[in-house]
Amino acid sequence: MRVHLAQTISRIPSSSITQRSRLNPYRTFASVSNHTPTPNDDHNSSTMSAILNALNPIAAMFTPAATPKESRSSEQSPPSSMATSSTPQPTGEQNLLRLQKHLAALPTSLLKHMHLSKTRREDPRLFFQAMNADLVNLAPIVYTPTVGEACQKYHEIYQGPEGLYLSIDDKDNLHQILADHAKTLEVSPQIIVVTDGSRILGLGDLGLGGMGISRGKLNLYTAGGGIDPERTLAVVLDMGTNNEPLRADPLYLGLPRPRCSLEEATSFMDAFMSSAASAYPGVLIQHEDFYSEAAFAFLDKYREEYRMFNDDIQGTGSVILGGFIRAAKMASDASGRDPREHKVVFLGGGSAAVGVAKEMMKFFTQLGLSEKEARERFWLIDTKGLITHTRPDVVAGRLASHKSYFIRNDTTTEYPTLASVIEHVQPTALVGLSTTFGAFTEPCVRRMAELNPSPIIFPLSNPTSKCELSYADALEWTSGNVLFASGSPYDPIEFHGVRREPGQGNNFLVFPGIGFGAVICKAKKVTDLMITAGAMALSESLTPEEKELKLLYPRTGRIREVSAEVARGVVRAAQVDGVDEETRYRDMSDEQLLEEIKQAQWKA
Ligand SMILES: O=C([O-])CC(=O)C(=O)O
Ligand SMILES: [Mg+2]
Repeated sequence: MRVHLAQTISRIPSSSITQRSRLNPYRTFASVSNHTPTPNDDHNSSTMSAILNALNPIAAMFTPAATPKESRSSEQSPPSSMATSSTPQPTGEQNLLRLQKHLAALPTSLLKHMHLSKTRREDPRLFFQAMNADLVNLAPIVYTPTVGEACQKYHEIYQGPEGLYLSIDDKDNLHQILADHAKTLEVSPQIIVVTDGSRILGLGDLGLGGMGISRGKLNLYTAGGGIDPERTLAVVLDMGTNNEPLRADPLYLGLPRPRCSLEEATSFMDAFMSSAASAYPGVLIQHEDFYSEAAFAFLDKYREEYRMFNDDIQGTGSVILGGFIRAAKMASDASGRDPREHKVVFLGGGSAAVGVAKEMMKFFTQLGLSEKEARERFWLIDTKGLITHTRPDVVAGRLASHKSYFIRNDTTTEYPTLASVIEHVQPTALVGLSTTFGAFTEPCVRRMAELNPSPIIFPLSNPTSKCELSYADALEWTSGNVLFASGSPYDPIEFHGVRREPGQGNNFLVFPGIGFGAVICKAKKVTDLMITAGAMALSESLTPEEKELKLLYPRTGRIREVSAEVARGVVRAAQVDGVDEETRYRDMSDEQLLEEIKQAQWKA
């Protein structure tokens, strides 16, 4: 039987928030996971309202935004003694306006983030209406960069459960825990984002605070990709933390002990992957912010067996390939050089750097280079300098295995600094995934501008506090010639009388489309071609106006349309690879398929 896509994606009638609230999985966690944080009285003394009041007198004006009568859950209804015929019945529009007013009055991004989280837990529809009304300004608050600070302070700002908190101590019961949780849901999740909190953005090990990033990604899945929020599930796997100050903090909500070994983590992941796949049939599992070694190990281990992908390795790879395709063409047009001669220097040797470099190789192989030739277009610098075959740690066999693919064999000299590598390589492109603020120094950037009429410079580390180069400095030090994309957002700048818009090469431009595409065509697995197709679709998704302005990426405000185009590319690639278990899209024209996807996107 042909099930209409719109029905499979969004089964909740759009008018029924009452049902939504009753179904809200977040209300049921405590009963299914004995690890759901249960702060004691001391903890509670510093929850949202206390912090708000302490930090900010404006906060005192807050009472939760009232929900419209028809959308009030039974828990939220005022006691009948208070409900008189003159009890105010604000409209949805009034509630949205009130929320916007409250947000505008709050002085910091973190307070806005907290207020939005609270709103999402109480009234998801209102939250997503606000998101979609002003995505450009709210994405940086709900997501990167503010979500980084929210993860760092998760234990201080905790307001209640936002997903599943699973402890390694429950490993042997995991199957039962997830099966029980699934029984409480009317609709099964389509997308899980799971982290172990071991490497949150560029901020290191934040333990259970990693829940913030799982939630933040899923908010973008809904606002940007159109996944029904009821069908998303945020998960943090608590395996301890190596963050000592966090462990010692009396408010910390996770296991206050050192992180377990990779071996133990793998056995917990095995249990999680198999339990989740059986409890939530058809779910796509996005791995997020695992430390590099674990990230590669888990991707290798699970990618053939499960519908999963790693956002940092593959999502970031895809988004940067998409932007590089455009930047490389513009740079070659300016220099007159053959695009196959681009030379790319990477600062950083973690999972994202290696994932991005491997994905960017497709640019060169598509132009006819062999794999070996394509690999030779890349120079990776980690904390010890350029990775070469004669470097002492490499000779001693101590180089992390994921980096070994990019060892340079063509030099025996050591190049310990970025400046020395720039002199040696004379690159056309500089990519930063080092998590080192300001690492693209003025001399380095000026040298790039001397070497290239249009230098490609992508400082990608997140959040902004870890970014290698600001947009203002990039423009200034290259006399405005830079082809720029950063991971965290920068505002447009008036430069010599011209408004210049930076690119944001953040994986949120592709992960919602990759996930959505994989789910609707029921891909058996997420193949390399599906990831590359996401990049291609992204690079082609710019409007004529965006192209005219020479933007590298579509504007954030168009993320829903862009996600639909990415999803279409992903479905087509799944078909080419023959992994689409739902085959009915095969007969559709590209236009029909895009329309079908847009129709299926959930709307608040
Ligand atoms: O979350 C983001 O903004 C991008 C990302 O995956 C990371 O930095 O790990
Ligand atoms: Mg990430």
